[in-house]
This record gives sequence, structure tokens and C-alpha cells, in this order.
Amino acid sequence: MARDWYDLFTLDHGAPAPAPDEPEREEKRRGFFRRMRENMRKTREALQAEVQATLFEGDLDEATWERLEEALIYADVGARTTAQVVEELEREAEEGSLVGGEALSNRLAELLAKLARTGDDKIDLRPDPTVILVVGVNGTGKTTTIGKLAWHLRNTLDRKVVIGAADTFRAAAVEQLERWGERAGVDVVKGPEGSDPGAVAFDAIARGRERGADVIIIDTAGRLHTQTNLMEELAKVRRVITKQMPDAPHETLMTVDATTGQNGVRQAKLFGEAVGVTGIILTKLDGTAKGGIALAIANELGIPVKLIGIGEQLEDLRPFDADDFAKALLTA
Ligand SMILES: Nc1nc2c(ncn2[C@@H]2O[C@H](COP(=O)(O)OP(=O)(O)OP(=O)(O)O)[C@@H](O)[C@H]2O)c(=O)[nH]1
Repeated sequence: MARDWYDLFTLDHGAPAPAPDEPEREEKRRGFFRRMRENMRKTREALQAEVQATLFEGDLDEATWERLEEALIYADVGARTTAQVVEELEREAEEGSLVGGEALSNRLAELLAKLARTGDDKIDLRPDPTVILVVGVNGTGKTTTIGKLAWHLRNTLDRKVVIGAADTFRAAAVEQLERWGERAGVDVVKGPEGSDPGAVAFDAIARGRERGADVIIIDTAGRLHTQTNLMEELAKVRRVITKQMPDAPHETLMTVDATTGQNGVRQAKLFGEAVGVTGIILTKLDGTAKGGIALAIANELGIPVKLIGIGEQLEDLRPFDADDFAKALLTA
């Protein structure tokens, strides 16, 4: 059942985070799953009708597989990923190992989950302090996601967190972070408006170390005058961090807005090439019928999705679990 916050992070000596008692944890995981399923209603309903029409009703012929492919492509699972999954399902159905709509749709969920699992999908908090760089295009939910992540690190895992407000391009982003800082009980380090983002990142790490922070999260700009400027600036922030701590940043997370569909896949590719993204945070899955993009990013770019956003509430940011995600997409 649903991966939770305790599963996502690797803590001291590889030990999992101290979690609540199993029954309480299990209850929370069930709650997570229900909420995810409910909030991803748009994608689920769009897919479900087609899965019902293709796998549960009528014969399995050429037209069935084509219609299923169209439905998955519409849900933004991506052409390559869709082709792989449907080909495999068709092959297994022809061999006779899958009989009936339920067996077929369960297998479809399994195949989708398999493709959505890629690379290391945990976040290693063993480096002391752990530096997490967060990048992503404006409006994709970067600032609010950092706030929620800081809240969970502080309040669910009892980690000391410092946030560096290196999005010096947008004053409102700094204010937003400060509000989150107060709410989560974590320090926010900022510079004067328009100051050098590298300098803010540098100060945040220095301050975090002085204060004995376990985790330092660096916010960055999502828009500049040109895209080239932005990529250069992000690469520079990264270099400043590495100069100060040779093995940092330990994690570079990128927010991608699920409602932007395949455009999000292109963004992830671009940022990945410029700053070496190690994990995706896919936001706004609640507002789209195209939630399949999580599968396309993982399978086509080989970057693991580590967190998903399924709404604006604090509890709507959660660790990504490929099996649960596929189930939430396909089960009635
Ligand atoms: N429905 C929904 N809204 C979200 C989710 N994540 C973030 N948002 C909302 O998206 C809007 C933009 O979020 P921000 O955090 O300001 O985005 P940002 O990427 O930091 O944008 P800049 O600060 O402009 O770079 C806010 O209204 C958030 O509440 C999500 O998972 N679902």
C-alpha cells in the first residue's frame, strides 16, 4: 500500500525514518490512496470508460488495441510508452494467459507501473547537511511545493530545515516562501531583491551549516529574460553550491505541471540536460485528464518521479508510488 514519507527518505546509516505504529501508518496510507484516487478523478474517468469499452466489452481485435492506444495517448502516457504497453498486453492476451476484462485491466496497470519505475526513486538524507536544489518553470508549483516539503521534513520527520530563496527575480516568490517558512517552522535565507541567486544559495548553505540544519532547500527562478539566461543562471547556482560542498547538490528536483502535458516532458529534458535533474515532482495532477505524463517522463526520460501534487492542501503533496498510481488511474 502507498509509499509514504517514511519510505521516501533514506536517513542515517540507511535506516528508514522512525515511523508511527504499523496500524496507524497503514490507515494513513489507505487515506493517501483514497485521496489520490479521488483527486485524479479526471484522468481516471477518461481512461476508465475506454478501458471498459475495449477490455471488458466485445472482441479483442485490431480495433480494440487501437482504441486502447488512443485512450492512453490522450491521457498523455506518451506514444512510445503506450506502444510498449499495448504491444505487451496484446501479446499476452493472444497467448491466452489473460482472460476477461478484469485480468486484462489489472495486467495493464502492472505494465504501466513497471514502466513508471526507473532509477533511484528515494531521497537520500544521509549527507550532512543534505542540499536539495529545486528547479522548474514559473507557475509549476515550485514555491508551494518547497513549502510543503519543508513542512513534512520538519513536522513528519523532525529534520531541521533551512530554505534559500534564490528566486531573486520574483519578489512575491520570496514572500511566499517566508510565509511557508513561518508555517513550517523553518528558517528562510534571502538576499536583497534582484541580488545574485548564487550569493543567496551560498549564504543559505553557510547559514544552514552554522545552525546545524539537516536539510537545505534552494529555490530558484523559473523565468528570466530568455531561456538561455535561465539555464546559465541555474548552472551557475549549481556551481556555487558545488564549490562550497563538493558533493552537493545531493538532489536536484524539478517541478513539472501535469496540465502542460507533453510540454512538461520537453521541459524536463531541457532542465535535465542543463542542471542534471535527479527527480521530478509532478504537480497539479488533480486538474488534468492527462495524468499519464508521470509514466511518459519516467519511461522516456529515465528520470524518476519522486513526488506528486494532487491539490493545494498540505497533505496533497506525497511520495510517488508507481503501483498505486497505476491502480488509481485504472481501477473503477
Ligand atoms: N490544483 C493544484 N494546484 C497546485 C498544485 N501545486 C501547486 N499548485 C498551485 O499552483 C499555483 C502556482 O504555484 P507556485 O508555487 O506559486 O508556483 P511556482 O512554480 O513557484 O511559480 P513561481 O514562484 O512564479 O516560479 C499556486 O496557486 C499553487 O497553490 C497541485 O498539485 N494541484
